[in-house]
Formats: sequence, structure tokens, C-alpha cells
Amino acid sequence: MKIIENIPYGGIIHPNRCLDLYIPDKLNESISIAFLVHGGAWCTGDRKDLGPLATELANRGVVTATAGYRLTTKDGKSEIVAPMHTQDVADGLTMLHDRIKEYIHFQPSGVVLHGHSAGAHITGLISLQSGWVSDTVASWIKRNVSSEGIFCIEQLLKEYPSYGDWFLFHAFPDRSTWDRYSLYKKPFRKIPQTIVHSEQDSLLRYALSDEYFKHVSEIPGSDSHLLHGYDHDEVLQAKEFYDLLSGYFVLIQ
Ligand SMILES: N[C@@H](CC(=O)c1ccccc1NC=O)C(=O)O
Repeated sequence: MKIIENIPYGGIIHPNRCLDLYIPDKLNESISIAFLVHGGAWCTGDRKDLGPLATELANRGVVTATAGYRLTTKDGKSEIVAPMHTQDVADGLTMLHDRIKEYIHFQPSGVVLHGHSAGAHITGLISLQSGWVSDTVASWIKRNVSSEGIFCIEQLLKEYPSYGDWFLFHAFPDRSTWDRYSLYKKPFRKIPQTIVHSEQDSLLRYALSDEYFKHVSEIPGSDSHLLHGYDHDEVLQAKEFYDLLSGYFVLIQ
């Protein structure tokens, strides 16, 4: 396995607008690649947070990219606000689609997205709404896997009022746009969604994922998995989660 770090995805130059690429020793041209998006409430986190997961996937033969994106600062004067996080990641995914061949010498037939927490909001928007990526890139996406996801800002604020001042009002200052970025809108694309959530998540309760799954279960191939015993970020270190995620790379082609 080798890691190629800090590949800029073009356009605006910024250290976060980069991907890290985890390349297995033996490449399997018949499986999809993975594209991972970290969480941290749009204000914190780093693509390196997903290094252990990316390393594990690459050791299991999956070419894996981790995406950085610019973050909101909580000083009240951040120029980085929604929807810039999602557009950054969409730009990164587009670059990966257009340039992956330079790194692995074949064009993979598909990509599986994974987003954790706020990252799941980002990958949810990109996979289900129109406008973030071209139709060509969208048709490359075979599935989106959400772990401990956020799906609706309005609903999250209602369930957890303290999250407003903590991060929601910083990252999404324009409340008139909240509805547009809700994943409860009618999906434009029918890309299968996998919803993973641990019952012991102390930051986001399982019931929110359970309710959201009712909404996406109309998309054929969608599924959900309730895990037990992991707190919010512990899911990302769980062998059970690695096994679950790697299962989608042998099944979907
Ligand atoms: N680490 C973040 C908090 C955070 O990540 C978070 C908190 C509550 C619910 C979800 C969270 N993360 C989602 O991406 C912070 O310190 O602002």
C-alpha cells in the first residue's frame, strides 16, 4: 500500500482543497474505488481523521481517496460557509474522476462515497441532489454510505438546540437556505444509500438516522445498519464497520 498525499483538486488553491490517495499493492480493476469525507461539524476535522479507515480499505484492495475541504471558523467572520464545504468536496470528486487514471492507469468503473457525521450531509447532497457534480460524475457514484450522519439542519437544531451556537449558525448562517440543503427533499438521483449508526452515539441519536432511512428506503438497493457499543467517532475505528464498508466493493459490480 502506498499513500500519495496533498493532491490539489484545482481551482482555488488551499491546503484543505486536496485529496490523499491510498493505493493498494495489487489493483483489482473490477471493483469500485472509495471516496471518504470526514466530519467535525463543518468547523473541525481533517482528512487524516479517516487515515485508519482508508489504510484498512487499501490493505483490502480498495483504491481509497480521503477528501479535505475548507472549514468554517467560529470567530463570527468566517468567509467559508455553506454550501462551500459541499462544493469543495464535489470539486474534489470531479478531479478524482477526471485524473485517477494518472495514478492507477485504469478508469475505475465506479466510486462508493462514504461520509461521517457532517461529511454524510456533504456526500448525501452530492449523491442525491442535482447540480453539485456533472451527470457523468454522478453516474460514476454507485452508492453513498453515511455513518453517524446529519441529514437536516432544521431537525438537528430542534433535537439539539445547543448545536445552534456551537456550530450550525456558524456553518449555515443563512437560515433561508436550510430547506434547500435538507436531505428530506425528494431525491433527484436514485443512488442507493446505506445508513449506519451506533446506538451509543452520544452526539447524534440513532432515531434521527432511523427516521431518515424511512425517507431514502424508497431508493432501490438502500439499506441500514444499527451498530452497538460505539460512540460517535469510535465507529470509524470499528472492525465491524470496516467489514461492512468493504462488503460494498465486492457486491456492487
Ligand atoms: N468537533 C466539533 C463538534 C462535532 O464534530 C459535532 C458535535 C455534535 C454533533 C456532531 C458533530 N460532528 C459532526 O460532524 C466541534 O468541536 O465543534
